[in-house]
Amino acid sequence: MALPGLSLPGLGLAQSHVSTGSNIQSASGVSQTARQEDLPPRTEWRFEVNFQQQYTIKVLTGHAELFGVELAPNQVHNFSGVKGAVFTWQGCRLELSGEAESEYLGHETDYAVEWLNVHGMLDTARGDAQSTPSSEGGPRVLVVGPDFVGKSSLIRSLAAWGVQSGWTPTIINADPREGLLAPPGSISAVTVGSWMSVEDGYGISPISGPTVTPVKAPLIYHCPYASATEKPEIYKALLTRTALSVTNKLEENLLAKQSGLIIDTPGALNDPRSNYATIAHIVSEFSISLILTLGSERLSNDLSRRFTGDNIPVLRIAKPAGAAEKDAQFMKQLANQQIRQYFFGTSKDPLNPHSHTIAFTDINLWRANSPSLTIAMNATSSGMDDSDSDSYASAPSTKDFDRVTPSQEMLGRLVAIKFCSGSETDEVAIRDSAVMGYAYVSEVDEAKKRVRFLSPHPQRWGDRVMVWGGWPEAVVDLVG
Ligand SMILES: Nc1ncnc2c1ncn2[C@@H]1O[C@H](COP(=O)(O)OP(=O)(O)OP(=O)(O)O)[C@@H](O)[C@H]1O
Repeated sequence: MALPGLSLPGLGLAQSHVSTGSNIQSASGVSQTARQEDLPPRTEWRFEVNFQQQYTIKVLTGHAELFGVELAPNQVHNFSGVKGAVFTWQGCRLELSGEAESEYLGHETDYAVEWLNVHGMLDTARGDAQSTPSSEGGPRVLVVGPDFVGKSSLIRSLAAWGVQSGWTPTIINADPREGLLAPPGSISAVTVGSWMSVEDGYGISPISGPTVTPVKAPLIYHCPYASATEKPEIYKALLTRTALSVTNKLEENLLAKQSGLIIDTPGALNDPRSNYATIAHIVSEFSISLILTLGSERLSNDLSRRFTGDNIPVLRIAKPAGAAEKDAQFMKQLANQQIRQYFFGTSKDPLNPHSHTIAFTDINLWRANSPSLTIAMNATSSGMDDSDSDSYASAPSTKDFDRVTPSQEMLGRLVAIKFCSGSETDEVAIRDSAVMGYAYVSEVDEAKKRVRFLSPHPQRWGDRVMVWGGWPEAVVDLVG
């Protein structure tokens, strides 16, 4: 069976597990020769590959998928900096090679059946929306839970299965720590209309330059904060903007409207002390019709009590046994990898970024202040002697945004190019403007008063407001 969701596979009892080849037990960082693994039905091959390792998986027989996306048979799939699992409904034989920090066969996969049932439920709701002309549209799903419980994996699976069933669901990433078709520091929304990729998930964004594979145009808002809770009011305002724009876009596209939307959230929203204020904000702004919780019984109970009166069902969904914590180092490397991909693409879809040198006087620059930015700026300036102090920016004020001149603290950071005109001075307008694209600050020349940016596009962006902030952190080695 190639397409999950079209029929539920039978209850495959765990079968004996056959391995062939050498070095079957993975030792951390040890290179392994190509070998084969037979996966019984409804099991998964879990692997953790760090950013220095290369790991490959090929499906020799049967069918297997990675978070809903089927692995093409007899094709080598490359992984680096990935924690994940290749799941099979009917059983398959894999060929594995390369290095992994860990790899093993997982039998606890009941979550997959539950996730597939959720897909079935969403499909039914989409069908209902299609057959009822007066309908408000397809399901509007919010996924919440603590960090690293499998929220993004669930959404990726639901998106992939939805696309395979002919729908075009809209996925909204409300977690600024990680990007979705955008670098970290973004809130983005994309209507997934083409098939997804095993290695790249949702693929590469067209705003990051011309690509070969089919692309999906994301809508992006700039959220340059290390956590959604750093600037909760701005975060909520950006979600309001996103909701407005997404709702308008769905009104223009009937199939997308019927397909509905799914929102991924950061674990930080799981906060009873705030009385789940941000979750309630999202529910209201996006007219959420279904809440899925993962990994916290308390959250599920609290939200049920809060939203059942509003007729919004809250379903507790199984967390995959293999869901793995991504520690601070892994998250930093993941952010760096996403930034690198934004400018340079992937080995399959390479991009050629362009250098632009612009005079200070031609740059309309704003800085988004936040506690994490203040900490980073203090750390940078404490390492400088007095003679350098001129080249450092003024300390952040108590305002959300300061108009600033370019400074050394921007080095290695991303700057959002906003759709609003460079002459804009209204902070709310600047905050609420969508992102046209991002540029990377590769040099700030104080003497000549000019900045060298790296951009995915050859054309200059014209007279636009540019904004930088505390997230993502500076990447020092993006350009050699
Ligand atoms: N069944 C599984 N087997 C192995 N790894 C898995 C499995 N499910 C998820 N993972 C991995 O576990 C990690 C955490 O999962 P995921 O990112 O989906 O969680 P999350 O709740 O969205 O986390 P975040 O807090 O970052 O949003 C990811 O690296 C994911 O690829």
